[in-house]
Amino acid sequence: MVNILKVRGLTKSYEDHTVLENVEFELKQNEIMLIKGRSGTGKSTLLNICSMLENPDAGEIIFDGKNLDSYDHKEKQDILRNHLGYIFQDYNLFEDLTVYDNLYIYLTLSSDLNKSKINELIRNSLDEVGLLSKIKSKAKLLSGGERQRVALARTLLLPRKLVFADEPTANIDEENSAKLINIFNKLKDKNTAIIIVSHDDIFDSLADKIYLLEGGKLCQK
Ligand SMILES: Nc1ncnc2c1ncn2[C@@H]1O[C@H](COP(=O)(O)OP(=O)(O)OP(=O)(O)O)[C@@H](O)[C@H]1O
Repeated sequence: MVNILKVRGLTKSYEDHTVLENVEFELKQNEIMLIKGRSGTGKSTLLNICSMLENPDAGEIIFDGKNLDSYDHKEKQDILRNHLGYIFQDYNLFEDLTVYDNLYIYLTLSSDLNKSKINELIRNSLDEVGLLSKIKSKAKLLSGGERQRVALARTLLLPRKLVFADEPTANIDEENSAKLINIFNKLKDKNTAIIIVSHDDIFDSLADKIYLLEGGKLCQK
């Protein structure tokens, strides 16, 4: 398997506080990486930098064999829209829209698919997360676990090379956490690499590698 992500010498400070210091790691297609660490050690910062939402002060990020610095703006947009997926603590749903419309908007923004293909993708991804019965429900009427599964369905709509999950079990119960593991395994089967930031030991057996972020340094456990 080839590397989907390679990070070299990543450094980030906020004012005089160094959050990341010479962080390095590699991630192969279909590998699952778990990042642990105490609160405030910079896990979200690392995730945001690797997912192109934030810039590092120094260091290299090589995505799919090419340095991110050598991608132009349009190519970066393409990676963000078509190759990366995000599962964040708040699920960024449009509360007054139905589950279907939440996914529909996302698909029309990120692809040029026709209506019947869109319908097929939405139904398939909702089926995969066990939420087809809620397709017409408004997002604001869903439980925490259901909301998270809509966010997951959004990630599953189109094939992704790399998915980022920041504390994905923070707001859900054990049963939904188990469902989440199942979905991560399905993503892995489809050759999607996943980086999970979590305090939850539930991901230990799922992860191919576990790292600890402490004092700005990332060390493999
Ligand atoms: N935009 C910012 N400006 C200034 N300081 C920031 C900014 N973002 C994060 N920080 C600081 O950087 C440090 C790392 O924050 P980060 O959110 O990455 O930690 P974390 O390990 O994800 O924490 P938690 O587990 O509590 O979510 C914290 O001290 C935080 O206050």
